[in-house]
Amino acid sequence: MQAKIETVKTLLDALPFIREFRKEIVVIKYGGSAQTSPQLKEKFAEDILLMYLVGIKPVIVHGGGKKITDMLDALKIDTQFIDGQRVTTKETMRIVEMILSGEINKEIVSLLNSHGAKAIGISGKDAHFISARAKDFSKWGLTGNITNVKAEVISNLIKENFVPVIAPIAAGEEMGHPGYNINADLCASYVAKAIGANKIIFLTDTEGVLNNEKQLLSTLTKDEVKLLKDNGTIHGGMVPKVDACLEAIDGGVQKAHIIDGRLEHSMLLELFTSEGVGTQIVK
Ligand SMILES: Nc1ncnc2c1ncn2[C@@H]1O[C@H](COP(=O)(O)OP(=O)(O)O)[C@@H](O)[C@H]1O
Ligand SMILES: CC(=O)N[C@@H](CCC(=O)OP(=O)(O)O)C(=O)O
Repeated sequence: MQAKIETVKTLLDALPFIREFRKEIVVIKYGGSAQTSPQLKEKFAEDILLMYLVGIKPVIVHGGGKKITDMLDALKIDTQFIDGQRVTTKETMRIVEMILSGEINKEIVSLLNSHGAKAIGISGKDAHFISARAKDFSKWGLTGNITNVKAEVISNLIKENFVPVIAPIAAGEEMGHPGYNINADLCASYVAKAIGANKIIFLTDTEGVLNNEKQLLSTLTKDEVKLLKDNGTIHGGMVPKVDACLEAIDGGVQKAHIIDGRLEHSMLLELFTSEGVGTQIVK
């Protein structure tokens, strides 16, 4: 009996948070680094389903950088990153699309649907909903910067109770253009801004942003982020992530969090407990 009462208490503890977040849009960036084991993927799906069933509107933007690199390695195609963003040749773009839109997007959609959500997979090419232009073609090739997001495409899906699962690929302007490879963190923040999301959560493979002593920094301001980038404490894949957080909160998203996707149910800990987890970036 005591165990049953504890279960009810746990549910009641979550009540204020469910009340706060019900009907709010939460964008979740599901990084490739957090998509490692089948068990973690299951936990991710359970968390999304719980959010969905209590009335939160989850929108997922996924990455898959590690899988892209593995496939390029297997095909003996060299790849490099500049400032945390992949240099994308035409040949690389084919693999990027194959892995992101083809493999990973469909895998997440199937997983969520098998748990009972109404997930629908799209990339920025669908209904031309994300447009981009080359970041700097001579340096990064077909890596793009987002120029426009047609928010109504996602808003309509949310209204119909779908869970949009977005692959970070944008359409190019000209006919026959192969499209642009978009860093998934930045794609998530642009989507969050455009659809008026209340919160954005980045699931990755570290506890959050760490200092040089590997301690977690639980709250960071814009100025602190700049300092940590300038002195190299924040580097590599963490650079676009903190930039994306700042982009989102400057664009009206109330809260941006970087949390550990390796920790089971980290999203629920962030949403439904007062302590939260990971790093919160504030204005
Ligand atoms: N200050 C920092 N704190 C935590 N991680 C950092 C920091 N600077 C760089 N990183 C790196 O950023 C990585 C997360 O970025 P990335 O590998 O691109 O993840 P994802 O696939 O989730 O986007 C971490 O695994 C870590 O190696
Ligand atoms: C331009 C650019 O870097 N695009 C990324 C897109 C995938 C991604 O961002 O995946 P993660 O979130 O898992 O890192 C890439 O090609 O790896």
